Amino acid sequence: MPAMANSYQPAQSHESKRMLHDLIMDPSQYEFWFERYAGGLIFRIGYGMVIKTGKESYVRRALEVVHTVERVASPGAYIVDTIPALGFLPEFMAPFKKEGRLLHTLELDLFRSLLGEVRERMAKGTCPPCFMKTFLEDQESFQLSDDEGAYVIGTLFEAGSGTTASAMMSYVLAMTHHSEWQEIMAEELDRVVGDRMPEFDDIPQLPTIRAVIKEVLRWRPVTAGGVPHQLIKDDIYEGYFFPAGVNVHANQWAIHREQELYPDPETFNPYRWLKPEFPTFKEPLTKFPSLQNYSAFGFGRRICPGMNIAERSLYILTARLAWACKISKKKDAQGNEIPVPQYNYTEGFNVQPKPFDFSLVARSEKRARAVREAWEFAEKEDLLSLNA
Ligand code: HEM
Repeated sequence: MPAMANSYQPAQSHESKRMLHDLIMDPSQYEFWFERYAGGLIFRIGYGMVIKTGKESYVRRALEVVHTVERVASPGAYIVDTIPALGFLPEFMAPFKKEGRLLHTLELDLFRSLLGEVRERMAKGTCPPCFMKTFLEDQESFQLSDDEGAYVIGTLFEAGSGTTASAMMSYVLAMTHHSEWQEIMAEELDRVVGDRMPEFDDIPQLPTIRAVIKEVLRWRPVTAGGVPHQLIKDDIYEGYFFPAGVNVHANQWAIHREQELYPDPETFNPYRWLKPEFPTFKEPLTKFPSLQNYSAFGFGRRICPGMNIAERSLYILTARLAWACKISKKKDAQGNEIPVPQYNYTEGFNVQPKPFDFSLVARSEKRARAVREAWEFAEKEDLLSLNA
């Protein structure tokens, strides 16, 4: 895993302890806790800001922007996606243009105020290291205006919060259907880390954890329809001619179901990353399976630049969840399991499972206490909160 991303690990560890603590206290708010984790992380590393409740006005505005982007960027969301010539209509005849302009203003206002916030704290000498501070300290050499810099960092929130949260929601969904994998992970965790909470240093010794989350991303890819890329020159692929300007969607859903590479592709089976009889197996298991350059993060020059951060988040969240909790189907008043749909996802650019019932409890009272104590300690230690 590239070294630069190691510097974000303390923030990821901190936010994951907060997330775990609150998830055990109230599993029904799982979507909110996962989004707050992912959003809180970006606020920390992007702006040096601490998110406590997740209901702070900046966070609510940022999440609103994220959900809007996910909706409007969804291929086919507007008729102009299908008939591009409509893009030449003047705004009074094209309501999508007016909506786009208003949404852009909302987004830019938020990004500008976040930049302004960091600038103010820098002037007072109270801003901890963060991407925005790095940008502002050296703005001339980056050759970017305020708005450009505000966008570069603001879009990290858009790209990194819903995606990470969605992957973790799919993890919970997978565990309601395949709880046997929690026992396999628990065995590995108990053997490797025992009663202390897993840390980043343990990850190389936890191939099952990595395999499970990698399989979650294969089974339920976050950007299921892929992010479109436009050809900048004519191309021929397998005898088909594609002229410059054509939009190509790398359909992750289909790619992740390629029979030859992923035998029995509908089955959730992390063994495909762990056992030599599967075509996707790779050694050594201290390194593989890994999320580096995985198709779930896109392709080529535009591959997800947040992949290293996402990879670490998914590993530490999965390891700590599997170490601390047991997820299962919920039971109704008669003791019958409440069914959980295998596939009932939102539509859009990033997809996530629609709300579903499940039960989540600590694996033991000892583990619950360890989570509580870890969070209480982390909260006290958090020097950043002095600036909150
Ligand atoms: C599970 C988590 C994540 C998934 C599945 C994911 C997936 C993707 C995908 C598929 C793309 C499009 C790549 C392409 O065009 O081929 C992308 C782009 C991007 N991602 Fe991620 N991502 C995740 C987390 C993150 C995080 C945490 C960050 C930031 C900290 C981030 C920042 C970005 C940015 C800025 C782009 C746009 C890059 C460009 O167009 O040049 N992502 N991501």
